[in-house]
Amino acid sequence: MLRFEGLSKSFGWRRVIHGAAGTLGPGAYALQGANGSGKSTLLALLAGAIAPDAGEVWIDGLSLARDPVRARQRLAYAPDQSPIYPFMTGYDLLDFVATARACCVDDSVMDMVEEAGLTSHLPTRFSAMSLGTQKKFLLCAAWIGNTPVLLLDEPSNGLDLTARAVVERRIVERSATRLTLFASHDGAFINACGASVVPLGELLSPAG
Ligand SMILES: Nc1ncnc2c1ncn2[C@@H]1O[C@H](COP(=O)(O)OP(=O)(O)OP(=O)(O)O)[C@@H](O)[C@H]1O
Repeated sequence: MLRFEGLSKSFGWRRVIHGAAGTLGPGAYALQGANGSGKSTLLALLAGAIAPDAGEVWIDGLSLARDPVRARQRLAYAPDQSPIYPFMTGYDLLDFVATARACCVDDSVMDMVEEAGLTSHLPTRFSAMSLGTQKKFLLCAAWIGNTPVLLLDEPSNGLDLTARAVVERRIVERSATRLTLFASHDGAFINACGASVVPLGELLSPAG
Protein backbone atom coordinates (compact mmCIF):
# COMPACT_ATOMS: atom_id res chain seq x y z
CA MET A 1 0.00 0.00 0.00
CA LEU A 2 2.91 2.36 0.86
CA ARG A 3 6.45 1.48 -0.12
CA PHE A 4 9.58 3.60 -0.19
CA GLU A 5 13.21 2.82 -0.86
CA GLY A 6 16.46 4.73 -0.55
CA LEU A 7 14.79 8.05 0.28
CA SER A 8 17.27 10.78 1.13
CA LYS A 9 16.93 14.50 1.70
CA SER A 10 19.37 17.21 2.75
CA PHE A 11 18.72 20.87 3.43
CA GLY A 12 21.96 22.64 2.53
CA TRP A 13 24.76 20.83 4.35
CA ARG A 14 22.39 19.08 6.73
CA ARG A 15 21.39 15.53 5.84
CA VAL A 16 17.99 14.96 7.46
CA ILE A 17 16.81 11.70 5.88
CA HIS A 18 19.22 9.09 4.59
CA GLY A 19 18.26 5.83 2.92
CA ALA A 20 14.74 5.60 4.38
CA ALA A 21 12.97 2.41 3.38
CA GLY A 22 9.78 0.68 4.42
CA THR A 23 6.67 -1.19 3.36
CA LEU A 24 3.41 -0.61 5.21
CA GLY A 25 0.03 -2.26 4.66
CA PRO A 26 -3.42 -1.32 5.98
CA GLY A 27 -3.53 -0.02 9.55
CA ALA A 28 -2.64 2.99 11.66
CA TYR A 29 1.01 3.82 12.26
CA ALA A 30 2.46 6.52 14.51
CA LEU A 31 5.83 7.83 13.40
CA GLN A 32 7.89 8.75 16.42
CA GLY A 33 11.23 10.44 16.94
CA ALA A 34 12.83 13.36 18.73
CA ASN A 35 12.11 16.95 17.74
CA GLY A 36 14.00 17.78 14.58
CA SER A 37 14.76 14.14 13.74
CA GLY A 38 13.00 14.36 10.36
CA LYS A 39 9.43 13.04 10.80
CA SER A 40 7.79 15.96 8.99
CA THR A 41 10.43 15.79 6.27
CA LEU A 42 9.79 12.08 5.72
CA LEU A 43 6.01 12.61 5.55
CA ALA A 44 6.48 15.44 3.04
CA LEU A 45 8.72 13.20 0.91
CA LEU A 46 6.18 10.37 1.02
CA ALA A 47 3.44 12.83 0.03
CA GLY A 48 5.47 14.25 -2.85
CA ALA A 49 5.25 17.69 -1.23
CA ILE A 50 9.04 17.98 -1.42
CA ALA A 51 11.33 16.22 -3.89
CA PRO A 52 13.84 13.66 -2.60
CA ASP A 53 17.54 13.89 -3.46
CA ALA A 54 17.36 10.13 -4.05
CA GLY A 55 14.93 7.27 -3.65
CA GLU A 56 11.42 6.40 -4.72
CA VAL A 57 7.91 6.15 -3.26
CA TRP A 58 5.07 3.89 -4.41
CA ILE A 59 1.47 4.64 -3.44
CA ASP A 60 -0.79 1.63 -3.84
CA GLY A 61 1.77 0.21 -6.29
CA LEU A 62 2.07 3.41 -8.35
CA SER A 63 5.35 5.30 -8.51
CA LEU A 64 5.00 8.85 -7.23
CA ALA A 65 7.81 9.93 -9.60
CA ARG A 66 6.75 8.06 -12.75
CA ASP A 67 2.95 8.03 -12.40
CA PRO A 68 2.38 11.15 -10.29
CA VAL A 69 -1.22 11.97 -11.20
CA ARG A 70 -2.63 8.51 -10.48
CA ALA A 71 -0.40 8.03 -7.43
CA ARG A 72 -1.48 11.36 -5.92
CA GLN A 73 -5.16 10.53 -6.41
CA ARG A 74 -4.62 7.62 -4.00
CA LEU A 75 -2.90 9.78 -1.43
CA ALA A 76 -3.96 12.46 1.04
CA TYR A 77 -1.62 14.55 3.16
CA ALA A 78 -2.36 17.02 5.93
CA PRO A 79 0.73 18.94 7.04
CA ASP A 80 0.80 20.34 10.57
CA GLN A 81 0.27 23.80 9.14
CA SER A 82 -0.33 24.72 5.56
CA PRO A 83 0.03 28.03 3.77
CA ILE A 84 -3.54 28.13 2.46
CA TYR A 85 -4.45 31.25 0.47
CA PRO A 86 -5.94 33.64 3.04
CA PHE A 87 -8.84 34.53 0.72
CA MET A 88 -10.00 30.89 0.45
CA THR A 89 -13.01 29.84 2.50
CA GLY A 90 -13.61 26.46 4.10
CA TYR A 91 -15.89 25.59 1.17
CA ASP A 92 -13.20 26.65 -1.31
CA LEU A 93 -10.60 24.36 0.28
CA LEU A 94 -12.89 21.33 0.23
CA ASP A 95 -13.88 21.98 -3.41
CA PHE A 96 -10.27 22.55 -4.44
CA VAL A 97 -9.07 19.29 -2.87
CA ALA A 98 -11.98 17.30 -4.32
CA THR A 99 -11.17 18.62 -7.79
CA ALA A 100 -7.50 17.72 -7.39
CA ARG A 101 -8.46 14.20 -6.35
CA ALA A 102 -11.01 13.88 -9.16
CA CYS A 103 -13.85 13.17 -6.73
CA CYS A 104 -16.48 15.04 -4.78
CA VAL A 105 -17.04 16.17 -1.21
CA ASP A 106 -19.31 13.32 -0.17
CA ASP A 107 -21.72 12.96 2.76
CA SER A 108 -19.09 11.26 4.91
CA VAL A 109 -16.80 14.29 4.67
CA MET A 110 -19.70 16.69 5.32
CA ASP A 111 -20.58 14.59 8.39
CA MET A 112 -16.99 15.00 9.58
CA VAL A 113 -17.24 18.78 9.00
CA GLU A 114 -20.41 18.82 11.12
CA GLU A 115 -18.99 16.55 13.86
CA ALA A 116 -15.87 18.71 14.11
CA GLY A 117 -18.01 21.82 14.58
CA LEU A 118 -17.02 23.40 11.27
CA THR A 119 -20.38 23.93 9.58
CA SER A 120 -20.70 27.57 10.60
CA HIS A 121 -17.11 28.20 9.44
CA LEU A 122 -17.59 26.90 5.87
CA PRO A 123 -18.07 30.43 4.44
CA THR A 124 -15.21 31.90 6.57
CA ARG A 125 -11.95 32.92 4.91
CA PHE A 126 -8.79 31.25 6.20
CA SER A 127 -7.39 34.66 7.16
CA ALA A 128 -10.25 34.98 9.68
CA MET A 129 -10.02 31.45 11.15
CA SER A 130 -8.24 30.41 14.35
CA LEU A 131 -5.30 28.02 13.92
CA GLY A 132 -7.35 25.16 15.38
CA THR A 133 -10.17 25.78 12.91
CA GLN A 134 -7.70 25.86 10.01
CA LYS A 135 -6.26 22.57 11.25
CA LYS A 136 -9.71 20.98 11.38
CA PHE A 137 -10.37 21.98 7.74
CA LEU A 138 -7.01 20.52 6.67
CA LEU A 139 -7.95 17.25 8.37
CA CYS A 140 -11.46 17.13 6.86
CA ALA A 141 -9.94 17.83 3.44
CA ALA A 142 -7.58 14.90 3.98
CA TRP A 143 -10.58 12.56 4.22
CA ILE A 144 -11.91 13.61 0.79
CA GLY A 145 -11.86 10.68 -1.61
CA ASN A 146 -11.25 8.12 1.16
CA THR A 147 -7.77 7.55 -0.25
CA PRO A 148 -5.93 4.27 0.42
CA VAL A 149 -2.98 6.19 1.91
CA LEU A 150 -3.39 9.03 4.40
CA LEU A 151 -0.39 10.93 5.79
CA LEU A 152 -0.96 13.28 8.73
CA ASP A 153 1.58 15.50 10.47
CA GLU A 154 0.79 16.01 14.17
CA PRO A 155 -2.96 15.54 13.62
CA SER A 156 -3.94 16.16 17.26
CA ASN A 157 -2.06 19.48 17.52
CA GLY A 158 -4.35 22.31 18.53
CA LEU A 159 -7.61 20.35 18.27
CA ASP A 160 -10.41 20.75 20.79
CA LEU A 161 -11.58 17.58 22.54
CA THR A 162 -14.55 17.07 20.23
CA ALA A 163 -12.50 17.28 17.06
CA ARG A 164 -9.79 15.13 18.57
CA ALA A 165 -12.31 12.34 19.25
CA VAL A 166 -13.66 12.68 15.70
CA VAL A 167 -10.20 12.26 14.18
CA GLU A 168 -9.37 9.31 16.46
CA ARG A 169 -12.57 7.53 15.44
CA ARG A 170 -12.04 8.26 11.75
CA ILE A 171 -8.52 6.84 11.88
CA VAL A 172 -9.77 3.68 13.63
CA GLU A 173 -12.53 3.27 11.01
CA ARG A 174 -10.03 3.33 8.14
CA SER A 175 -7.59 0.91 9.63
CA ALA A 176 -9.03 -2.40 8.43
CA THR A 177 -8.61 -1.60 4.75
CA ARG A 178 -6.57 1.59 4.47
CA LEU A 179 -3.32 3.02 5.72
CA THR A 180 -2.86 6.03 7.97
CA LEU A 181 0.67 7.11 8.87
CA PHE A 182 0.94 10.05 11.23
CA ALA A 183 3.69 11.82 13.14
CA SER A 184 2.80 12.42 16.76
CA HIS A 185 4.25 12.98 20.22
CA ASP A 186 0.78 12.51 21.75
CA GLY A 187 0.68 9.10 23.49
CA ALA A 188 -3.01 9.24 24.43
CA PHE A 189 -3.96 10.06 20.83
CA ILE A 190 -1.75 7.27 19.46
CA ASN A 191 -3.39 4.77 21.83
CA ALA A 192 -6.91 5.95 21.02
CA CYS A 193 -6.17 5.43 17.32
CA GLY A 194 -4.91 1.91 18.01
CA ALA A 195 -1.77 2.86 16.12
CA SER A 196 1.43 0.83 15.94
CA VAL A 197 4.44 2.91 16.86
CA VAL A 198 7.07 3.17 14.11
CA PRO A 199 10.32 4.72 15.37
CA LEU A 200 11.76 6.92 12.61
CA GLY A 201 15.22 5.48 13.28
CA GLU A 202 14.04 2.01 12.25
CA LEU A 203 13.19 3.30 8.76
CA LEU A 204 16.55 4.97 8.15
CA SER A 205 19.74 3.46 6.84
CA PRO A 206 22.10 2.52 9.70
CA ALA A 207 24.80 4.34 7.74
CA GLY A 208 22.79 7.60 7.99
N1 LIG B 1 12.70 23.57 4.36
C1 LIG B 1 13.71 23.38 5.22
N2 LIG B 1 14.86 24.06 5.07
C2 LIG B 1 15.90 23.85 5.92
N3 LIG B 1 15.88 22.99 6.94
C3 LIG B 1 14.76 22.29 7.13
C4 LIG B 1 13.61 22.45 6.29
N4 LIG B 1 12.64 21.60 6.72
C5 LIG B 1 13.16 20.96 7.79
N5 LIG B 1 14.42 21.37 8.03
C6 LIG B 1 15.30 20.87 9.09
O1 LIG B 1 15.27 19.46 9.03
C7 LIG B 1 15.33 18.92 10.35
C8 LIG B 1 14.17 17.96 10.55
O2 LIG B 1 12.98 18.74 10.62
P1 LIG B 1 11.55 18.04 10.73
O3 LIG B 1 10.56 19.15 10.80
O4 LIG B 1 11.40 17.06 9.65
O5 LIG B 1 11.66 17.28 12.12
P2 LIG B 1 10.50 16.63 13.03
O6 LIG B 1 11.02 15.30 13.47
O7 LIG B 1 9.21 16.65 12.31
O8 LIG B 1 10.47 17.64 14.25
P3 LIG B 1 9.29 17.98 15.33
O9 LIG B 1 9.07 16.76 16.17
O10 LIG B 1 9.90 19.11 16.11
O11 LIG B 1 8.09 18.42 14.54
C9 LIG B 1 15.37 20.10 11.31
O12 LIG B 1 16.70 20.36 11.66
C10 LIG B 1 14.81 21.22 10.49
O13 LIG B 1 15.30 22.45 10.91
